[in-house]
Amino acid sequence: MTYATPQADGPRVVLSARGLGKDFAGFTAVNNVNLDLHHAQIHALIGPNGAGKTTVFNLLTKFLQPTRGEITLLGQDITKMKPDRVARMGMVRSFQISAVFPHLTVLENLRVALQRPNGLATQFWKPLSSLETLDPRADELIAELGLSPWRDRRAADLSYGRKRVLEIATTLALDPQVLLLDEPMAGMGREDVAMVADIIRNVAKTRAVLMVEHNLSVVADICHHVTVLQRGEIIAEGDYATVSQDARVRTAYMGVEA
Ligand SMILES: Nc1ncnc2c1ncn2[C@@H]1O[C@H](COP(=O)(O)OP(=O)(O)OP(=O)(O)O)[C@@H](O)[C@H]1O
Repeated sequence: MTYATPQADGPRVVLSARGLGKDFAGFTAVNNVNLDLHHAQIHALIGPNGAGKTTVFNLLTKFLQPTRGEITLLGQDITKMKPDRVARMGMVRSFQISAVFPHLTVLENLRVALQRPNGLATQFWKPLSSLETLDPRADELIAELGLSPWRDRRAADLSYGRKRVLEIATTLALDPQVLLLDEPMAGMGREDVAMVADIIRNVAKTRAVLMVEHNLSVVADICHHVTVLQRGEIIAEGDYATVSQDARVRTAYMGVEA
């Protein structure tokens, strides 16, 4: 398989994996995965159950050490780095950094999230009100994520979809260049899916987004690039229209005979 090299004037590559592989006790879960994430683009990782999507996620964010291959973030080799360092360098995943406290308001949740990159995390004895200096940035994030009407509501009182949006907002507190979302639409009704899809599209205007997603209409709707995995290997990539017509994808992933 050949992989297109981004053109010099094309979108900037922010995360790159080459020859990525992971073996578990002799079982090859991921093999020879090449991936480029581009600034301001949404990239989907899809494939049937057990295809290796979560393993690739864990390899990219350094929760798993690759058996083979290299990963570069913003031009720096991160293959051997620890996850917290990678997060500070600008790659965060949705569920790991986010901490939504149900009894705090949307604004208070963002204050808590914002104190981490500002080095205030150890000042746990200070009352939340002392974090008011963070409010301008918190309000920017609240507006960016369409949460302004819920700014002073407790997280517990938000709909399921808006809680997910608040989680995404807390990850953005670290100002990531690369955002990884693990099944952001899981368990949502149609209205929430449309709302969260809009939010992700908006968030990706200034960042690269990689999402594992089973909802293919969302993938078709918002993702610029799709990588299809099967048994740990890439079987197709391109835009959704291209991969959805690929004979191997139709057979392997969608259960349709080519
Ligand atoms: N820690 C582990 N030890 C052994 N095998 C593992 C481990 N983690 C994953 N695997 C195996 O690697 C393969 C890929 O799993 P992975 O969870 O990455 O797939 P997936 O595409 O995310 O699947 P799903 O859509 O069901 O979440 C599976 O066969 C799985 O059983």
